[in-house]
Amino acid sequence: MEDCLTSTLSKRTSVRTQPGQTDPALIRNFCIIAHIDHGKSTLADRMLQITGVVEERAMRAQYLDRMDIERERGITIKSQAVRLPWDGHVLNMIDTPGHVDFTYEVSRSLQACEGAILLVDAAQGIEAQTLANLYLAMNADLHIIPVLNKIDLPAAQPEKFAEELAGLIGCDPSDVLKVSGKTGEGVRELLDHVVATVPAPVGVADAAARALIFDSVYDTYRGVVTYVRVVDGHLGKRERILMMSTNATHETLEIGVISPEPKPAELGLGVGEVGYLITGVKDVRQSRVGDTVTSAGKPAQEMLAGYEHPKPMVFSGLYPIDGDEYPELREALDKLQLNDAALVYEPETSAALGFGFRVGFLGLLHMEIVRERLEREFGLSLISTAPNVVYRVVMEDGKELTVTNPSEFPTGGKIAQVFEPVTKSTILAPAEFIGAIMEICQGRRGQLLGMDYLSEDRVEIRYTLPLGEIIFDFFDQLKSRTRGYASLDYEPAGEQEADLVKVDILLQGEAVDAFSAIVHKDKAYGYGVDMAKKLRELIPRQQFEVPIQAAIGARVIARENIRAIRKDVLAKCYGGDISRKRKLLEKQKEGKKRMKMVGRVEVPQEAFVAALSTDSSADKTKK
Ligand SMILES: Nc1nc2c(ncn2[C@@H]2O[C@H](COP(=O)(O)OP(=O)(O)OP(=O)(O)O)[C@@H](O)[C@H]2O)c(=O)[nH]1
Repeated sequence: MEDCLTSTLSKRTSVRTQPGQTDPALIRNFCIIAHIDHGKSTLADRMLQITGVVEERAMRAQYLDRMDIERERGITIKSQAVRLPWDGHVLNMIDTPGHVDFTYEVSRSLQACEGAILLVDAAQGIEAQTLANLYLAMNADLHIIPVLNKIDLPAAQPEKFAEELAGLIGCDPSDVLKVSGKTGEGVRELLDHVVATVPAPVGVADAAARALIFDSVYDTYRGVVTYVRVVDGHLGKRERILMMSTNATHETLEIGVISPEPKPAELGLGVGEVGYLITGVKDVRQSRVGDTVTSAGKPAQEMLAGYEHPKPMVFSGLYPIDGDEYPELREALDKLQLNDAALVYEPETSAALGFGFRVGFLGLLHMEIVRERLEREFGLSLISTAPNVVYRVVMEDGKELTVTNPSEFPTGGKIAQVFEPVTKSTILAPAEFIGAIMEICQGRRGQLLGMDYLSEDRVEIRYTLPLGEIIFDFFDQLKSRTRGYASLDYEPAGEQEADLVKVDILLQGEAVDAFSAIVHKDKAYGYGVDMAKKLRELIPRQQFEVPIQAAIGARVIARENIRAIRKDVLAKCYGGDISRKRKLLEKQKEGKKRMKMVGRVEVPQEAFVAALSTDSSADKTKK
């Protein structure tokens, strides 16, 4: 099969059009959208190879996933745009991430395209993000090409799923293309199909320049690299450009296309073209995604429709295990933010954990990834507090509070209402699991919105679910109760009033802020009991008795006791060897440094880490 691939580097690909003078009629801008793991990156690899932009010996798997963490986890986090020559045409392919946390990346990419390849695993069929991404593409008015991937797998059922896919899109099953990103089968036909069916971009060549920023990334050496799609006019090198939303002007130091590495384009970029520009700015926020770039000399009058800035949905406190590393943590977050405009943070202090930051994320996977990057790329050891969502609290006197941290939750009886964010969640699974899925959703205060059969044995179940219920172990539960067959997608759907309370955990009567949580009234008791039990195991016995209590306001709902112990390190030292005694006492002091004092109670650092660790690793939340 490899031979077949090499031979496809055909004569047809030798026609290369220069950026800046490409006839828009010869341009096709498309993206690949799919559920996670359905094979987008692998298909993109084959396209790079077949069109000849990556030489055989330079080829590696997931070529466009450039971050180490993307390659290791086998997932795409950042979108990538690459220019492919094919049959006298210029194809701009945009690879997109599949995970629900990164939906905003997908919707951005869609606006730079006229067509979308909707890729579905021929052994799995339609999944939750297939639907979510299809709806996004339909909303963006894209031409949709339904494609079944992985037809080389023995378990593939192309006929069955072609019918399912055709039913969803409203086309004939014979219109569904069948490919294997692994072997390359059908990929040339797919590229031909893109040329034949995706509309060419339309724009006014002699109008004032307007280009949409669909991504911007920070590069240590070159500063911010901004990815744009030119809609009207032309952008050139050494041109003064204007960012229309901020009115900032910059000079383009370099402008070019990615194919597959950045290549400067002497003639600049014209109508319909997708490429990058570098202006020397150092902060991605100065090159805002969704903004319109125009020429400062001849500015456009109207901005292009942009996109909403992604809002953080999940918050968590991040603290360095070693308090001295606080400045390093601040610096690391500053650097990460240069590349991740969705990351927000502000300093916070915890009586138990010291100085740290409250950090906002798009979802749990985003949180895992940020934390992992901080630990790996910046060598930090961190404790993160349990994730929580954003609550709106209305007080009896009409005042409103936005609570992103349980410690800000007002205590006392003056609260009139508490609102929590809710999601519209879609679960796809084999029909035999309907009962189990409904049980889990009902147990988490879900409200059934509807249910549809996609085929005889696959259902789509829609629920309104509180976001706060999803961010814990919902996904793990769903996967284990459906033997891994269910897939989940959710989107924000406003807020609802809920009976929420703050549960505090007290050691010797003193609240430990790091363990406080906002939970539904019905679950408060369970949380309190679990946490008190966990801490009893984790905190070593002290020289006095330590009561552990869980409380809502002044009402104690659970209690455990750590019995007293007097550890006399000198007990085994008979005789009067003073230097030996001193040595033992020194050693004891050393050990105490790794303890945090909560009131009079010494809590080892590991107890915080263990008590706060949720078992939801990103790999589990991924599928
Ligand atoms: N047998 C077979 N396996 C494939 C094919 N395409 C992809 N795979 C495998 O499926 C897995 C997922 O492929 P990726 O290309 O990483 O999937 P993706 O959709 O890009 O995933 P995200 O970027 O995380 O959304 C990998 O293990 C691939 O090797 C195919 O055509 N045939």
